[in-house]
Amino acid sequence: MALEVRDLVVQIGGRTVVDGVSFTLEAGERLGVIGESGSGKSLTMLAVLGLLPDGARATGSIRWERRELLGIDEHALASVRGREIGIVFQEPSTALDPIRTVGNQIAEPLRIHYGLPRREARQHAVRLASSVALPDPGQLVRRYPHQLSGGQRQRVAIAMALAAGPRLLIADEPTTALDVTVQRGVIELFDELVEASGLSLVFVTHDIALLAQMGGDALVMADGRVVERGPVASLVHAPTHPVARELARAALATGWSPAVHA
Ligand SMILES: Nc1ncnc2c1ncn2[C@@H]1O[C@H](COP(=O)(O)OP(=O)(O)OP(=O)(O)O)[C@@H](O)[C@H]1O
Repeated sequence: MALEVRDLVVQIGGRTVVDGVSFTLEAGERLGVIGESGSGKSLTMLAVLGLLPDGARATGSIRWERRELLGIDEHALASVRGREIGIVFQEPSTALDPIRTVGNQIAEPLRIHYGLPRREARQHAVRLASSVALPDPGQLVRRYPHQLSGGQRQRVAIAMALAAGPRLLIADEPTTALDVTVQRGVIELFDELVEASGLSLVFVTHDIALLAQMGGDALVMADGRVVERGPVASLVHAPTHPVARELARAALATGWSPAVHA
C-alpha cells in the first residue's frame, strides 16, 4: 500500500472540518476525490502533505509507504514533500515566482533535494519541460512565467512537481483555472504520466466530467466525510449517495455525456 489514511480528523478553531476520513491508494493507482465546495477535499490533502493552516489539529494516521507522517517533525516531512510526494495546486501563478525564469524554477527541487549543480539542473529542466509537452523547451526555460499561457504555466508547475521524481502526485483542482480545451490537454498529460511512469495520482476536483476522463477509482466527500468510493464508471452511471447523484445530475445538465476512460 503506497498511501493509507485512517480515521483522519482535522479540527480548526474547535470545528471538525475533516471527520474520520479513511482511504488507501496502491502504487500506480489513480484516485479521484470529488465533492462540493467545503466538503474537506483540500484539507485532507493538505494534511497528507503536512501543510495544514496554523491552528489546525489533525489526528488519526497517514501512512506513506508504511511510514507514519502524522506528527513527524517538519524536517523529516520536508524531505518527503517534493521528493516523494509532489504537489500541483489550482492556480499555477501562486506556485511560480514571477521574477525567476521558468527553467530555474523547474530545476529548483533538483538542487534542493539532490544538490545538483546549477548547470546540470538546468539541462534536466529542459528534459522535464519536454516531458510535460511544453513547446520548444530549450527556449521556453529561459522565459518568465508572465510570458507563458495559463496552460503552459500549469505544465511548468507539473514539471516542477515531477522534478525530484516523486512516486505520488497530489493535484488539487489542477485544471480549474484553465479553459476547457486546455483542461483536456492537462488531463491527458496526467494520464500519460501515470501510464508511463507508474506514478500514483490523487486528483481533486468538483467536476465529475474530469473524473470520468481520468478513470480509476473515486472518493465522494460530503461534510468532511467519505460517503462513497468506487470505480468512476459506477459513480457516473449508478451513484448511490445523494451527493454523488447530485454531482452526476449537475454534469448531465451541462450537456455532458459520460464516456468513461477505460
Ligand atoms: N484556514 C482555514 N481556517 C478555517 N476554516 C477553514 C480553513 N480552510 C478551510 N476551512 C474550512 O474547512 C472546510 C473544508 O475546507 P476545504 O478547503 O477542505 O474544502 P474543499 O472541499 O477543498 O472545498 P473547495 O472545493 O471549495 O476547495 C470548509 O468549511 C472551510 O470553510
